[in-house]
Amino acid sequence: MADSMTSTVLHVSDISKRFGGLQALSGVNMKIERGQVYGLIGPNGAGKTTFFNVITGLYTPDTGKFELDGKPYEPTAVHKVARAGIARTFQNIRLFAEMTALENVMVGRHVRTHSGLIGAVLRTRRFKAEEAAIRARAKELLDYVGIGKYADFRARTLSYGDQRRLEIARALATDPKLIALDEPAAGMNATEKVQLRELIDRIRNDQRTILLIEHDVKLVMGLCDRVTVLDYGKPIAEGTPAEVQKNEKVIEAYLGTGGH
Ligand SMILES: Nc1ncnc2c1ncn2[C@@H]1O[C@H](COP(=O)(O)OP(=O)(O)OP(=O)(O)O)[C@@H](O)[C@H]1O
Repeated sequence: MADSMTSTVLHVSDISKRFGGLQALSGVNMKIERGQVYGLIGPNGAGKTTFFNVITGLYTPDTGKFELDGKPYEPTAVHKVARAGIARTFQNIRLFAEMTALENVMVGRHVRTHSGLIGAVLRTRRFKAEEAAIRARAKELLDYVGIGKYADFRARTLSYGDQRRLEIARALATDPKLIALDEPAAGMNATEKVQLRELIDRIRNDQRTILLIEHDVKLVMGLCDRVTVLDYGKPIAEGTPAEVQKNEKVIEAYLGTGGH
């Protein structure tokens, strides 16, 4: 019992969010265990991004209970969520285009530093030591996601697939309990998708926990341990990919909207 409790990374219940007359999320529950790749899928407009925005503090939910690593947390602001241990990437890549790949990852790492602004201004010894450690760790993460050789390239000069990897490295830099990836395969070619799959597999093998929104059903089904399917803001199925795939409601939801 104790074991199963401590291994739950994210546990949310009864999340609802309304925009005017539109119920974007309604009664969404989710329980993600450590080391899982958890998929969130559903037709266009189902509420997937809204769910990400709620758990990462971009939108305030109307109802909902949140626990991260067994502790209650209030996703009230983006920086608080990052400190609490949730890192995310975005559907539309959000990097500092003119900064180098290395600098982009270093920015992510700063969430975890201690010297603060005063230390940075005075360039204290502690600050310098911390800065060197951050740089080394950032380089390690670039190698880990497979783009170490581009460390000193400006982010905007990297290929689309490599920019997505860079976003993942930056997310990893915060040492998150949960990494939320919003359509990481969007715009990738077949080779890049295979590499992305290998990378996500490697991250899972390192005991990290991933929540994934993805339209590529093949990728989701091949990669995820469990899946929740949303339709019009409501969870219509939850289970292993095999279970979800043969669920009548899921088949209907996808056929009804033309599917993805
Ligand atoms: N800030 C907002 N204001 C008003 N309506 C919104 C807002 N954000 C999302 N919505 C609406 O909420 C619904 C769910 O949108 P959401 O982007 O979460 O869906 P999604 O499942 O991520 O879709 P997609 O697969 O197309 O990205 C949509 O009808 C959308 O128009």
